[in-house]
Amino acid sequence: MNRPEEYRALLEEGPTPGQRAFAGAAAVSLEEAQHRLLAELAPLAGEVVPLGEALRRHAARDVRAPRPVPAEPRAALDGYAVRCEDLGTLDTDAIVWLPLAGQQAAGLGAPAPLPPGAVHRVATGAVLPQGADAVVRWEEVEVRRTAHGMVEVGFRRALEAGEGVVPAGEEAAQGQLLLRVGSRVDAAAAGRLAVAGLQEVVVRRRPRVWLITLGDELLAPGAPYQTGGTYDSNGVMLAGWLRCLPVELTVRGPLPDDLAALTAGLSEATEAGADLVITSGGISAGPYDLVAPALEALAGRILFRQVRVHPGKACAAAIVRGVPVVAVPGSPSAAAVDYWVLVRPALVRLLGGRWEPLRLRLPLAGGYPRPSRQRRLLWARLLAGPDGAPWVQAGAVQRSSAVASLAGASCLVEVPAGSGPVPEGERVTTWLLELEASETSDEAATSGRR
Ligand SMILES: Nc1nc2c(c(=O)[nH]1)N[C@H]1C(S)=C(S)[C@@H](COP(=O)(O)OP(=O)(O)OC[C@H]3O[C@@H](n4cnc5c(N)ncnc54)[C@H](O)[C@@H]3O)O[C@H]1N2
Ligand code: MOO
Repeated sequence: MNRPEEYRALLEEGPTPGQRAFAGAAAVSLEEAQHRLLAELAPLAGEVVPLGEALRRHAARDVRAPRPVPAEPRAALDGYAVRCEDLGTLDTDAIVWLPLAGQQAAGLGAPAPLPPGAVHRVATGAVLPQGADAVVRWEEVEVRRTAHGMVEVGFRRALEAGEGVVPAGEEAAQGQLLLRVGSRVDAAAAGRLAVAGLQEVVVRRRPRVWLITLGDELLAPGAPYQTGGTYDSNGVMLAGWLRCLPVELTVRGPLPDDLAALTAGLSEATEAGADLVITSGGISAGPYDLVAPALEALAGRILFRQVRVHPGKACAAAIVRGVPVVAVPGSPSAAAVDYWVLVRPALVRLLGGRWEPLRLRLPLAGGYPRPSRQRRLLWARLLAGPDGAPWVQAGAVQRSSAVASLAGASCLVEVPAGSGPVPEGERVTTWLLELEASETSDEAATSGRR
């Protein structure tokens, strides 16, 4: 924490013309800001990785089943494989005895064909012998040994073809789409590829992300407290969210409010091949707010300079030497909103996915007490409402400087500009932050390319 003498003079002078211009710039809507930023980004190159390293990354190609899954019909039960026609139309009083002609455990290759009028003992997952068309569980049959030492199996009911059988190709036909380009590989998706015998997948490479926090007033977490100091919580919080994504993260800061230090930090990131740079702090209109002057000094192409949303208004994006830079505000809740509504969409795009949070209209538990001149986003959590259906509840502390209501929040609730207070139970648009609609539907994955 350090305020050099020369900055006292700066404070007396007030904002520079550049800062004034930046602060006075017309704010764009959140959707326009997202559009301008995403339009500059493209999915990164693909690379082949083992399934275990693909988690949370997005497929760079469609993946199709190299063979049917399962490749042959399999027994779904431990029991006996039979030809249904050999049992005819049994009723409960009758019993049909058929000789045991063989047995088949799982994993033992192709069994001998089932002779007509006989049965095979089979284990769950065993290949069904050719000729068999049903499997009955062993609990349902009787077994006896004849005078000649032969084993016979007694059936008391008829079976339908297909009963107790997993047909070949039930899970996937040969060539069926298992993973669509752009979809995220989670553990289940990786398992689905492994089931088809695949061991690797082509996913987008990890974005190289730089996070730079700024502010002379910032103290490293754990440092002794000094009056007026503020602990660098954004560094911890934003890095924490970034580390939940498959990125290569470099964290710098807190840097001093110094133009040379900031331009050096941004230059270092662009020279190191950053795919995205995030700065925190120094983006509003004060004399120490040097992000705009730094972007200017580096001949950055500004994409937008303020967003019509609160918290999170003081946010800008630029392309600096070909690298996208998103400047989020220092105020922690504002930085967090901009992370979720701007940085995260950008990252998902670089990762090769489509950012589209699931938006639901849900009743607001407890309401929201204030009118809102600006479009507002509130940190909120899902809960079971009085009717047992999902409701949403906004945290009590929504000021842009406070993080108290972020912990445990799973959604953002919208209060449209010029509305509020919101009464208890009124439906509000709720963005479920972690549930991206594009990633939720398996049917979408099988219905062809977009
Ligand atoms: N004259 C105007 N003043 C302000 C405006 C404006 O339009 N005109 N916008 C306000 C809004 S909105 C916000 S949000 C803040 C954002 O300011 P900055 O991005 O310039 O952020 P700082 O001034 O650097 O810091 C603001 C606040 O946050 C604390 N901070 C900063 N970095 C961190 C960090 N890494 N971890 C935790 N806390 C941090 C900092 O100490 C300040 O208290 O500007 C309004 N002003
Ligand atoms: O960016 Mo400021 O958050 O609107 O509070």
